[in-house]
Amino acid sequence: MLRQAMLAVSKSGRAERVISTSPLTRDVVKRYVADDIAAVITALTRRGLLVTVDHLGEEVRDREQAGAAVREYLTLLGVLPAGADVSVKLTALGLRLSEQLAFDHAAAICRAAAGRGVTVTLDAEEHDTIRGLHAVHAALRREHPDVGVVVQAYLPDSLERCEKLGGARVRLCKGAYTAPGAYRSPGDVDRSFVRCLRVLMAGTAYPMVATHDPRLLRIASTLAVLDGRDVTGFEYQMLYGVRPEEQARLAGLGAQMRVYVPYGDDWYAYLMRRLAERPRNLAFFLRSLVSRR
Ligand SMILES: Cc1cc2nc3c(=O)[nH]c(=O)nc-3n(C[C@H](O)[C@H](O)[C@H](O)COP(=O)(O)OP(=O)(O)OC[C@H]3O[C@@H](n4cnc5c(N)ncnc54)[C@H](O)[C@@H]3O)c2cc1C
Repeated sequence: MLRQAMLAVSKSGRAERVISTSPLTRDVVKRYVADDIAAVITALTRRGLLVTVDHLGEEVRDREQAGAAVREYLTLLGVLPAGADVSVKLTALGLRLSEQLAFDHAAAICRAAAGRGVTVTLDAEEHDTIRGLHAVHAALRREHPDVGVVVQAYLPDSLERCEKLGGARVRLCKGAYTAPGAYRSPGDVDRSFVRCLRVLMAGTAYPMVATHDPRLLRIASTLAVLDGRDVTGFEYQMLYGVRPEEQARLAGLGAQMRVYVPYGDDWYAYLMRRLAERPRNLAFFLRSLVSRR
């Protein structure tokens, strides 16, 4: 219930105006969103963590905004070390306007990224963009076989998706939105996550295990051993600001641990999705607002 309410708030322009203009939210935003992206990347890299960087923004309404998002990614590539990844939302590149436009923009980013030894991963968004996401991903893979894509375990066809993604870089996550027909109970989502993980680990894909869930992390590491994958055969991914000690612990054990680092002014919808995931985060957010008064 609370999750649904928070996701509704994430789409409310009125709530966005109130929350994003309040100076009291700044500290909370800083916890989940990099304020100085170059400094954050340097600090994480020094601690042996890999990064995937997301320029915040989604659902652009015109070609000018979509073009601006591409230019931002091209600038970002200038500060990324080789081995980094960029996470891209196709709706920020114009998917709602035209699939071809989103493809052309994503292809431009992939070309520039390849020149810098950086990979690109396409985030998964609202359910009505998933067909377009996989169409663009399949088309991009012809020129850029290492372009990654996200599968959301809450979608009942996620297992089928994983089966079709042999050889691809696949980030598996639970899913941060809502979708008609999606698994809703945490148990169903977790079971779907594990079914997908089994297929990815046993197959030819490169699994990117995106979760903070201790049980799923243990299952992932066990499956990797059973399927004969060494530490270079898969990676863990977690969000900037979430379980940083666990991120450091896994990196310290020699695992590939990649941190998803968002930056930019358009943080509102991203932050609301993080608060929706964890009531304790919401309590932290509300407390920080109250304590500054
Ligand atoms: C790298 C990355 C990329 C992602 N990309 C996408 C995407 O493209 N599309 C999409 O829809 N979603 C994406 N997500 C979000 C994802 O779908 C989930 O909404 C989000 O990760 C929360 O799910 P969870 O697996 O961490 O488990 P949850 O069900 O949120 O949490 C499970 C358990 O993890 C632990 N935990 C979680 N958060 C914390 C915390 N803050 N502190 C301490 N323990 C905690 C707790 O033990 C908790 O019970 C991404 C997530 C990650 C990590």
